[in-house]
Amino acid sequence: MPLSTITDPGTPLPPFAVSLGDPAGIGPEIVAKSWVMREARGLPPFFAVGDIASLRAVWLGPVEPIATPEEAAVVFDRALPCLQVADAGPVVPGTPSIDGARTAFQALEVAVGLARSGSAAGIVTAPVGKEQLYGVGFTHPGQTEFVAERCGVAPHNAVMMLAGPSLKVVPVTIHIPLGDVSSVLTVDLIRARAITTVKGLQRNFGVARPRIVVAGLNPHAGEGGALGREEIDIIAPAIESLRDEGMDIRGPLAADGLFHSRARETYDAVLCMYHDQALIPLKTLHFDEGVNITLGLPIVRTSPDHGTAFGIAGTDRANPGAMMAALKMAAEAARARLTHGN
Ligand SMILES: NC(=O)C1=CN([C@@H]2O[C@H](COP(=O)(O)OP(=O)(O)OC[C@H]3O[C@@H](n4cnc5c(N)ncnc54)[C@H](O)[C@@H]3O)[C@@H](O)[C@H]2O)C=CC1
Ligand SMILES: NCC(=O)COP(=O)(O)O
Repeated sequence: MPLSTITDPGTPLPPFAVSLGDPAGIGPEIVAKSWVMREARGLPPFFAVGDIASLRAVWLGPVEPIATPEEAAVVFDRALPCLQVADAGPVVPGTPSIDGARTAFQALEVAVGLARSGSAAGIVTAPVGKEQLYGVGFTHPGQTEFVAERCGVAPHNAVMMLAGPSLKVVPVTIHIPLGDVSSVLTVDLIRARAITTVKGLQRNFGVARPRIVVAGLNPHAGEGGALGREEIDIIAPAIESLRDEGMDIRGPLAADGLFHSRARETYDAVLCMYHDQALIPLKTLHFDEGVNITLGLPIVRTSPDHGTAFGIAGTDRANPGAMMAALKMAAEAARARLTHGN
């Protein structure tokens, strides 16, 4: 049953579409390992989208080709269902190729389409090699912006949130050079990220009144302007306007003191000014269970927090923890949306 037609929260969800990412990365391995752990971890039914050969290159377990998502529900108990897209050519784990990047691109496209049509309950995306994707005509900075565009959502309204058991962070600027951060930060961008974050916490996580903290950009949050003016000119005005509108939001606060355990108890999410300010604390605390969830979309999209790990692909050393957490979070978000609205 398509997700859009489900009104009873007790109805089983359709299976999730899991794009396998770069065939030469650890995506196929962590998807296969997650299937093995499906019962022990209470994972929702899912099917792989990609090249079946990339699974067979790293795994001897049962894989069954399927032609439609509906078949996945039947197959899932006995084998990992896989919806075949383009043949990636010879798959050599750890050695990315042009054909592999094309396959990753196509798998993402197909998975998004299935979620948009309601045939899949949402998408979970295994890691892609961004450099490789850029080489085959992928013009978006990352999967976040690509999925947003396919869903008709403007990039500034699609929010990348990294979520772990004790921390949720949002990078306001994402995949841009560090030297460009200051010029890209605006009051409007911070406001858009904060508004989508609050709505996303309500819809996907059931947090009734989210508490948001905003990090400063500069050391000591600018020290009254002595160490930089972005806090005074951009960040504080954005926060004040949102607080005037009723949001529970505070800052800008010095980023270096925001992530210790007592601080983490005082908020639901931190808005960070740039990629590493957000992702370093999250991955330090929760690397093997961190989930990248895109807020602001009409569909559910999650992903493990890590990348392709080409260096260990094919060696059976990939930890499937973050992929399993991404599957669980996708199911929880889809269920929460049935209660809290899309
Ligand atoms: N969501 C996505 O599609 C993402 C893709 N990437 C891409 O991944 C590629 C490699 O990026 P890196 O910065 O090297 O990050 P990475 O996360 O692939 O690897 C960083 C380190 O963590 C290890 N690692 C990663 N995942 C692991 C797992 N599940 N189990 C055990 N060890 C694991 C790797 O072996 C490496 O030592 C790049 O092309 C980048 O664009 C990076 C982050 C996210
Ligand atoms: N560092 C996070 C990351 O690269 C994830 O990007 P996306 O492909 O999910 O947009």
